[in-house]
Amino acid sequence: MADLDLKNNNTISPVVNLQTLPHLTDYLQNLQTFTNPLHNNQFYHPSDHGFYISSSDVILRQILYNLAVPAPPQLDQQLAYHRAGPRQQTYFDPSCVKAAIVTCGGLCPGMNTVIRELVVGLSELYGVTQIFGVPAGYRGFYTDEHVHVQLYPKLVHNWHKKGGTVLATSRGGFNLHKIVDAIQHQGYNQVYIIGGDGTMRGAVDIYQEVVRRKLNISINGIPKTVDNDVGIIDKSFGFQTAVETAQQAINAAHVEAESAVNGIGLVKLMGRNTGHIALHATLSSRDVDCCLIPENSFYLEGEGGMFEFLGERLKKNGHAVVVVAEGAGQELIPRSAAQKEERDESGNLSFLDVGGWLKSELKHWWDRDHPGELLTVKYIDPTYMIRAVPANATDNLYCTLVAHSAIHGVMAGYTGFVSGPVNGNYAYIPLEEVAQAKNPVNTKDHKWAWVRTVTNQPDFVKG
Ligand SMILES: Nc1ncnc2c1ncn2[C@@H]1O[C@H](COP(=O)(O)OP(=O)(O)OP(=O)(O)O)[C@@H](O)[C@H]1O
Ligand SMILES: O=P(O)(O)OC[C@H]1O[C@](O)(CO)[C@@H](O)[C@@H]1O
Ligand SMILES: [Mg+2]
Repeated sequence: MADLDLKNNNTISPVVNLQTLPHLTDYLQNLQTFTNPLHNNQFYHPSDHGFYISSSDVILRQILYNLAVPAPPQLDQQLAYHRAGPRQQTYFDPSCVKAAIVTCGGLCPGMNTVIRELVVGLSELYGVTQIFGVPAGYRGFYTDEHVHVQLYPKLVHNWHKKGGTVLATSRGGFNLHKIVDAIQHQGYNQVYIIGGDGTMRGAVDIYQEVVRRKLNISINGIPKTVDNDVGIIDKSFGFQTAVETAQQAINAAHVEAESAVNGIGLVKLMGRNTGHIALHATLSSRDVDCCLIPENSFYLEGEGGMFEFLGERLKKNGHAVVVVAEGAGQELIPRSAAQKEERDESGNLSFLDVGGWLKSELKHWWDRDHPGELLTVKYIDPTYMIRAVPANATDNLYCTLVAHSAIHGVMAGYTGFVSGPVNGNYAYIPLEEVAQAKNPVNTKDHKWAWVRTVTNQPDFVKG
């Protein structure tokens, strides 16, 4: 029990504020504990010092300090998370585990790897045999047409090579009581939920309902977001793969622009509320003249605007490349009353095509201000191509570690938590915290300044 005695204890260190991690024993007494089956696993060496992680193993949220500031006051508020990894004692008898895995929201490279590793990890690390895939997102828990599929290592062995999610995903269809009723009815006692910010908010509701019903069911969330818009974790799996794939679109736009008279290559990249993909693709490409993201509003006409800047670039270089995140400039595009209300199944506002709008605005501007002169705008919208690919090597490893971390935490009885990388190490973070944390691009930091150095674009601050 040493592991648990420490779980809410802030006296481990006077400067650490260890985040409370929900545990099944918070509301269920006298749960049986078991020796971790890894103890008898021929491939592991649990007797080695440091193999098992205890509650006193923590990861600090903030790692940068200015030592010139005497006794930094912020140390008093230093947040820490429990470190992920196998615990000496578990709260599940593997032969009694019935695990469910579900994928929700949009696609992201690596979803299949996470599913695969949950199956392989549960099976090979802990000896769990009852593992089920819930098809078609949250609605798949309770709708009759979606049959839950039993998953086993042989079935999933090459899933990490596939883009998408073999389980299928969907938006909307979140019906809390039907979902928890179905979980209870099916006898699931471990539920692994893979999805983005909306999915994590749904997972919090499920967890809270499970606690309200006092069920011996552990709920785990694994953040998936190609937009990288989930906070606290370093980044989401699949993000790097998406950025890498986006490079191909930018390269093509550059080639097209260079090969035309007054050529503009325009690339629209995913990013609903955050411009991380556009930003990272811009930084790695170095061919981009202007990067537009939702966090930094822009304007077209007048001094310091887009048209003035692009006019100068065309004069100087004969071509220009513009990258725009899909959520950028939405406030500039005229919308009909119906378009203002349009939402997807999950309630997310539907965006208008900023790339198509920009292309037409560029043409109008050019014809108006440069009559008779050629302008070529090549618009590339790779949309789903950047997220419907298999994960690259780095993301695949990330998916494995995040899945195995999730399993260790669940087997140790934790619930209502997320496993994810914090400062390069895997941590357990309360689901509620992750569901609320956003991760916008910080346009005040060095990275955004670096984008502006690489592109030379204006800051779009009217002055
Ligand atoms: N606030 C919420 N409370 C409960 N469930 C939610 C909430 N927001 C979204 N959901 C449910 O979560 C699932 C996925 O949500 P959504 O379609 O917004 O994708 P996401 O998880 O945010 O992923 P992404 O945006 O990366 O595609 C849907 O089934 C949706 O109904
Ligand atoms: O067209 P769909 O599948 O609803 O998803 C589009 C959205 O999903 C995301 O890829 C996030 O998963 C956003 O970048 C994009 O706005
Ligand atoms: Mg979302």
